[in-house]
Amino acid sequence: MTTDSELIRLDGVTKEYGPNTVLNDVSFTVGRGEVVGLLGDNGAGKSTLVKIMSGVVPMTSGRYLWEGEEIKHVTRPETERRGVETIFQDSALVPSMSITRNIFAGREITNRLGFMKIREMDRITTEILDSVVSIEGIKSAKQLVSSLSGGQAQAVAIARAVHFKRSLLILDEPTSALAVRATEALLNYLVQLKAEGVSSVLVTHNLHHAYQVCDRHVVMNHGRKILDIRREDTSVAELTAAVVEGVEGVRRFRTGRPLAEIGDAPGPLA
Ligand SMILES: Nc1ncnc2c1ncn2[C@@H]1O[C@H](COP(=O)(O)OP(=O)(O)OP(=O)(O)O)[C@@H](O)[C@H]1O
Repeated sequence: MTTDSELIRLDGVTKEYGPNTVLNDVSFTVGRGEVVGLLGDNGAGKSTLVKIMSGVVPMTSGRYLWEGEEIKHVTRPETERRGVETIFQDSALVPSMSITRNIFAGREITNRLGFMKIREMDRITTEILDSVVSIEGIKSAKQLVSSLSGGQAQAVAIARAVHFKRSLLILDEPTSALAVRATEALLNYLVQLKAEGVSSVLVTHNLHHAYQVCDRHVVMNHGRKILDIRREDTSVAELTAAVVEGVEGVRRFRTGRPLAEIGDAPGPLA
């Protein structure tokens, strides 16, 4: 069932790579203006789910609905057209171009004759860099991306995505290479975007960051969804148990008793 406030819904998604099932009947929704944490241990299937959501890899089976309408052929151009912006672990910037050119790639500001208004783009880039993620150590918007550290480059990609305010921002481990101040700025920005109705999916191993900003948490374990829970109904301790110990951790946490005393764990908990 879909609701009016639902932006995206993946229904019963399965992904197989050869004989390996890396996503097994996963359903995942994001509401309008909702920030959802996508959590789980290494290899749980988070990045695969993100790639399916952004149209980078096709699902083996399942359905993809956008505002209640099913999209049959989910491609990157299709999701981009609908306003999905994804920051992958290795942010897709062009090293040989300036920060400004990367920020405006494909959305250049031009005059009537089609020439790029570089000074205006540099000015806006400087504002974006100052306001969005306060990136330490960047001297100028004209600087080449090849001269930036990994964390700085990632922050530029994030700045670009948040500036163009898309309908769904997917961040795959965005804070892993960011300094403390830039991380705080990014998390605050997600909350600001939410107030403007922009939805986000935050993939992270840092459960404190997730708990700080996400309205809902989805925990993956070995390709299955094992927990889908609103922030007010959970805690960092429970999320930690779910990520580290899987479904047994959640059951133990909820009952406070060892698994042996409460019997076998059923399917996904919600
Ligand atoms: N292109 C691929 N071909 C085969 N197997 C793959 C491919 N991409 C991912 N996998 C496998 O799918 C599983 C899930 O990987 P995925 O990257 O989605 O996990 P993750 O939860 O994002 O992990 P991490 O936190 O380490 O990034 C892993 O076992 C991985 O080896």
